[in-house]
Parts: sequence; C-alpha cells; structure tokens
Amino acid sequence: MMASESQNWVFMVTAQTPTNIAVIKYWGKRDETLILPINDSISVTLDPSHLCTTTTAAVSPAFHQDRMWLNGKEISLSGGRFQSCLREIRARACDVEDETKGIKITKEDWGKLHVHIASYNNFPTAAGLASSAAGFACLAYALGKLMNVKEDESQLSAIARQGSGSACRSLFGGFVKWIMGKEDNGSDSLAVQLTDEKHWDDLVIVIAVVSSRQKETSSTTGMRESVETSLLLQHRAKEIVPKRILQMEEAIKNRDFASFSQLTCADSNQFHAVCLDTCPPIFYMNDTSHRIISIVEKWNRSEEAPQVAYTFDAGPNAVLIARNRNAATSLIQRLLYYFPPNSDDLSRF
Ligand SMILES: Nc1ncnc2c1ncn2[C@@H]1O[C@H](COP(=O)(O)OP(=O)(O)OP(=O)(O)O)[C@@H](O)[C@H]1O
Ligand SMILES: C[C@@](O)(CCOP(=O)(O)OP(=O)(O)O)CC(=O)O
Repeated sequence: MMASESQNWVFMVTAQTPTNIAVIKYWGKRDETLILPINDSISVTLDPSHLCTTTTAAVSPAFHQDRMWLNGKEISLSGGRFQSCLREIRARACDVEDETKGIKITKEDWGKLHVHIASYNNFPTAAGLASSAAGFACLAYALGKLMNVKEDESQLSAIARQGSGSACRSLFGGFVKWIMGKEDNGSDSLAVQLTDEKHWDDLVIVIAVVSSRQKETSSTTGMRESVETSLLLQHRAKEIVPKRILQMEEAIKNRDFASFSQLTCADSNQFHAVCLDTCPPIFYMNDTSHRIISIVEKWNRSEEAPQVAYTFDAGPNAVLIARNRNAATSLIQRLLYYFPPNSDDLSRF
C-alpha cells in the first residue's frame, strides 16, 4: 500500500484563505443539500493578511477517524457539509509522493486513510463576518492540496460551496461572481473571478465590529425561513438581482464608485428588508448599525460624489468600502467621533 512501512509518519499541508463580503447578496437556496442559490451574487475578497482562516490538514496511518478542531476546540463532523467536502475531494485524490520522508500515498490509499484538521479564524466566528466562507474555502483548498487534486479554483469552488454557499467565492481574490447555475446536480454553480485584486486597488475596506457575539439566527436557518415565507425574496431573486448583477459588473469594470456604492448599499438594505419580510422577522442589524448607515448616507449626500459604501451581512457588523485612502481616513475619524472608544454615548449623533 504505502512505500513507507512505518505507521509513524504524518503528511500535512497548511493553507490560508481570506473571507469575502458580498456586495450583491446570496440569500436563499433552491437546493439545501447541494447548496444551490436562487440568484447570482458578487463579492469582494478581503486582503489575506486581515480577516482570514488558517487550516492545517494532516493524514497519517495512525489516525483512526476523521477529526477537526475549530479555534482549538474539537467539533463534530457528523453534519453533512464537512462530509460532502471531504467526499468530493477524496473522489478526486491523486498519488502523493514525498521522497524526503519516504512517503508514497496512492490514489486508492486515500479511501482508507483518515484526516485530522485544525482551523483557526483570526476574527469572530459565526458573528456575521462570513467565517463559514473563509472556513470552508480554506478546508476545500487545504484538503485539495493534501490529496493532490488537479482541479482548478472554479472546480474547487463548487466543492467549497457544498460546505457553505458563500465559501465558493473565497477561492479567488479581487471581485468574484458566484454563478447560480441551472443544472440540478449543481455542476454549473461555481465561482469565477471578475477582476483581480489589482484592478481596483484604491478601495479600502473598513470593518466596524459592532458586536462579536454569535448571532441568534444562522444564515442557513435565516435564508430557509425567508425562502418559505418572504414574497419580497421571490421578487428580489427574479426581478431585481439579475439586473443588479449586470449593473454591478459594469460598475466594477469601469471603477465607477458612484454606481458601485449605490448598488452595494441598496442591495444590503434590500437583503435586510427581506429579513424583515420573513415570518417571524429576522433582525440582524441593531441601533448602532442603523446609526452607521445614517452617518454614511448623510456624509455621502454632503459631498459631490459618494465617499463610502456600506454593507451588512447576517449580523450587526458594518463593512464599509471607502473610495480611497483619504475617504477611509475621514471615515475612521467620523466613526471615532460618533462612537468614542469605551463609551456607549451615541447621543451626539
Ligand atoms: N475555519 C472554519 N473551518 C470550518 N468551518 C468553519 C470555520 N469557521 C466557521 N465555520 C463554520 O461556519 C459556521 C458559522 O457560519 P455562519 O454562516 O453561521 O456565520 P458566519 O459565516 O460567520 O456569518 P455570515 O455568513 O452570516 O456572514 C460555524 O459554526 C462553523 O460550522
Ligand atoms: C448574508 C450572506 O453573508 C449569507 C451567507 O450565507 P452562508 O454562505 O453563510 O450560508 P450557507 O450557504 O447556508 O452556509 C450573504 C452572502 O455572503 O452572499
């Protein structure tokens, strides 16, 4: 089976993947198991040195079951999502040879070996900052490297998607589109890069962590309830998003910040309107989130051109995209003025 007779070897790889923030949101599935969305979405991938996941995947004949640790704590792998990613990667595994260690793992061996995975997020988990996106993208990438799969990033994205929908967009840098696809088996539901990270490098992303508490309604549960109860969601997916996707692609291509910011803010607000239109309603934003929106709206209106776009995922934390470094500096000064450190006093706003 293995060139190495010893049971003591461990072969491991480490990968790092940034999170991504949607500017046209994914909210709603047409297939819960395969994680197939009801609309296309577009995101921007953050700089890997900031919000990111680091995952080490290891294999050894000494491992007797697949195990995973998230932020230092062992987690259950009984859920289907981890198993789907692992199964899809195992099915594509190739021979691995490490001559220095005298290790040879054949394609067939992978079906019998178990993996241990340790993953760390350097930012709050399950707080609406897309930890599942960085997490499952990194998992698919690390397992792919470990098992020497030959798939390209788009094909890997379709595997990461089965861990968490938004994860498929984190396999690329820059602006990324998740094409919803039409096939029932999900083979055409994958991510493609629209532009790389250099295309629009004036943009500066500032994240205002309003709360790092774990949210009450997960994205998975929230979007299921929206699909079941919100008429606005159906209208959004059919009538609004297809047009917005085209407009957003154009705005990104032309580095047109006025259109980009208008579309980003409108889409975030519509996503939260869908949450309110869900029965029972879901409240992801809080008073501080609403105040941040008002500050940005007021500021943008007082300038000749918009300075900052805001977007909120399934939580109260604000993702603010400034048109350039000057706007980002001014934004941070404003945030510190309205929300002084160590003070709850928001009354000056
Ligand atoms: N590094 C990781 N590796 C594997 N799975 C992870 C990792 N980080 C988070 N997850 C999974 O993602 C879940 C959190 O996903 P959830 O969608 O609820 O929150 P979020 O991704 O932080 O926020 P949102 O997607 O709404 O912006 C965790 O409970 C865990 O199952
Ligand atoms: C609001 C969002 O961040 C929702 C992300 O939802 P998830 O990708 O976390 O959901 P699952 O596919 O059920 O794992 C919008 C987005 O990222 O497009």
